[in-house]
Amino acid sequence: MAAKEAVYVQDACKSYGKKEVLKNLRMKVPRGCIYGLLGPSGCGKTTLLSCIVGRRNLNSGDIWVLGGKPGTVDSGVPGPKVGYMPQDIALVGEFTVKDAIFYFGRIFDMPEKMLEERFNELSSLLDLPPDDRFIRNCSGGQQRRVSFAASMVHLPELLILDEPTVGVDPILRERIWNYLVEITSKSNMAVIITTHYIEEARQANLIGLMRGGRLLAEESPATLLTMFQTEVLEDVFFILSQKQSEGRLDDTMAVARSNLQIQNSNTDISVASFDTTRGSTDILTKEKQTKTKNKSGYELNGKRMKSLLDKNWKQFYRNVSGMIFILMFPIAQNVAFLLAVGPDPKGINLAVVNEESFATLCPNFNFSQSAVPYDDYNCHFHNMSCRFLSYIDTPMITKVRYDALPDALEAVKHGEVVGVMYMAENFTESFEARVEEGRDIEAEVLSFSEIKVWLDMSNRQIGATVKYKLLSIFKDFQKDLLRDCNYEPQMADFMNMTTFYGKDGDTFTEYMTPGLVLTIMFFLMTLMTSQIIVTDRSEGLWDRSIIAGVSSLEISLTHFIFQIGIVLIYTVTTLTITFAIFKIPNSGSMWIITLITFFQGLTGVGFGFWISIISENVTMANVLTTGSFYIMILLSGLMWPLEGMPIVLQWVSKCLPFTIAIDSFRNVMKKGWSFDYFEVWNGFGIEITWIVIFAVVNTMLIQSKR
Ligand SMILES: Nc1ncnc2c1ncn2[C@@H]1O[C@H](COP(=O)(O)OP(=O)(O)OP(=O)(O)O)[C@@H](O)[C@H]1O
Repeated sequence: MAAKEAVYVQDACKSYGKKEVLKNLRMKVPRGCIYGLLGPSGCGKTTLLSCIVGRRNLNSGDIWVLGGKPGTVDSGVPGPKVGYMPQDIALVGEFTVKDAIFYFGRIFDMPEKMLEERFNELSSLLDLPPDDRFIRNCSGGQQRRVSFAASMVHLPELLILDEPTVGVDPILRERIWNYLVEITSKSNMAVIITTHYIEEARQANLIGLMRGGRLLAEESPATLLTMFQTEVLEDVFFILSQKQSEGRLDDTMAVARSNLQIQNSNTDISVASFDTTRGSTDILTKEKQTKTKNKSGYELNGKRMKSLLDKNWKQFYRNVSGMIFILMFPIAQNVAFLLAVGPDPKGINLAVVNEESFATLCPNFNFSQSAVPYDDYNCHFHNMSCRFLSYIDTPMITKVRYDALPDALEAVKHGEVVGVMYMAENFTESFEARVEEGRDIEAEVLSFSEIKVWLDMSNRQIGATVKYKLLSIFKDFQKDLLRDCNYEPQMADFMNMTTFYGKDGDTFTEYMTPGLVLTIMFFLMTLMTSQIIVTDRSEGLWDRSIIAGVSSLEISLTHFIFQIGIVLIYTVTTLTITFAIFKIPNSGSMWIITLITFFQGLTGVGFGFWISIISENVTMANVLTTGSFYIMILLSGLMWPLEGMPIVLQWVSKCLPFTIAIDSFRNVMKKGWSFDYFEVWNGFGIEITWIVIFAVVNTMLIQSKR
């Protein structure tokens, strides 16, 4: 048995937090009727409509739409049985006029030929802008008309229009109304229309006057005018509003009804009213429908997905500046990292106070005469301070001459130099005594034989780098000296350290590469995904598409497919810059590295999706992305080894999407490991685990967010 009413609302209550928006509202919209829903701003019209189309749930009460409850499998709502024009434009700026209407037509599964015909019909009826004009270039009124056309391109059984005539000129407004009157009389289409222009609702068959979440009256316009003995609808609304505020609504309605009876008996002609018996409430149908299954939101339809993918693609390539940014981001970030992070610092000022040589920095020093063996054991030294200083001819350190130690120390205090190197007046002599006298040497002589260094370690990185450099210079100095004095240079190697993986001279850049590549990948994809989806949602297209019958899974999946394309582009760009252009050495399989990077991008997409679901707007999404970025970087072991963290934090860190993946990447890159090693697999394991977690959680969240 088919339900005869298009919409039936019974005792609907809806609150946002503590704010009651709908209060026991009742409403009946017969089929083939234009129903004007009138009321002041904020009275709950849009809330009621969004409950009717199934985008919001009531707290209590019932709604039946086309014989079923919104969201049930048989109701057809959301779906092609309903056409919904929201208050916001809810179209993609990168769509042309034709794209926008065809997008919905295809989602409604209209045959192409019929779609073309309907498009031409609506285009001339609504005086739409040229087919190929972008929505973003249309005026507000033009956008509204395109939105209107998109909502009714498929001639739905129920058309819901939220303020369609705002910004539309009076002639066009009349054309729209005439069209609605014509189409509802020819077909069984029901139209619910909200408007602020109360008088234009005279052409409606029924009017619902709404205030403070209730319907004050629901009658035909003629009946209302007779009941309240006035000629303008605005007066009716004004009287009812006033009486509602005074708590005398029921009395007023009783008087109004008696006016109607008197009028009818006087004229013996019934005032024109819409035949609401065309749609009596069929309780059986309602009960039958309540037993039907809810729509799952998990359906997949190839044609709808194609439309969604087409939309995503157009949004991408037609937004030229956005596209350039998207493509430039990984390039800029990688190049910035590879140029800025890791290379040895250069030109660090080190004060030298050399009291032994008049020419402190010894420009004309003769190296060959500085250590001359004269018997089997002994060596004669000459100008050793200059000999040592000649080893400091390195791009990292710039020697700055100071004549007096106090001046040099003062320079450290003022940050002019990073440290001071001091050699005493009798340095060489004391040095020789140190070698020859052994345990008999006096402490004072020993002190004169020292190269004294004071370092500013407040900048730990610079201080430690200079210290490491001076120690390695000293080792070279020692070995060469032993060789020149006919000793075995190996005597300097008390501890002989050989590297197993990597080389002693590997740059910091190489160490940072796995971490930087993966974190850049993760966060760029997070940012990109959350931006695109939050924008889509805040522009209203997401909701509108769902009301048109698209499932949330289809939207999520098509976004995901599209983001896979971006991840691929980013992976290729990032790895090409790192390994092909900047030639960072790689000892392992490029394929494995590519896969780790690609999967990391996908985890970023999942995280971005999650952020977009829990964020109300773009600002919140940005705050969440940037806020989480720093915490995750700190915990990832990128800045400091995990081994330095408290044990609990180490576990937290290991659970993050990229900590273990970074290790796997490094194992491949530096150690040349393949899939034979668990330590390569575990990176993939954590990435895939996160992808699955995000997929499940996000799908559930999208479903529950109504
Ligand atoms: N998501 C929400 N959270 C909290 N309050 C909301 C939310 N949506 C709407 N409201 C509030 O509910 C009330 C009814 O809003 P609604 O949009 O339904 O009114 P309306 O009659 O359609 O107004 P208008 O004619 O201006 O569009 C308003 O006070 C509004 O501020």
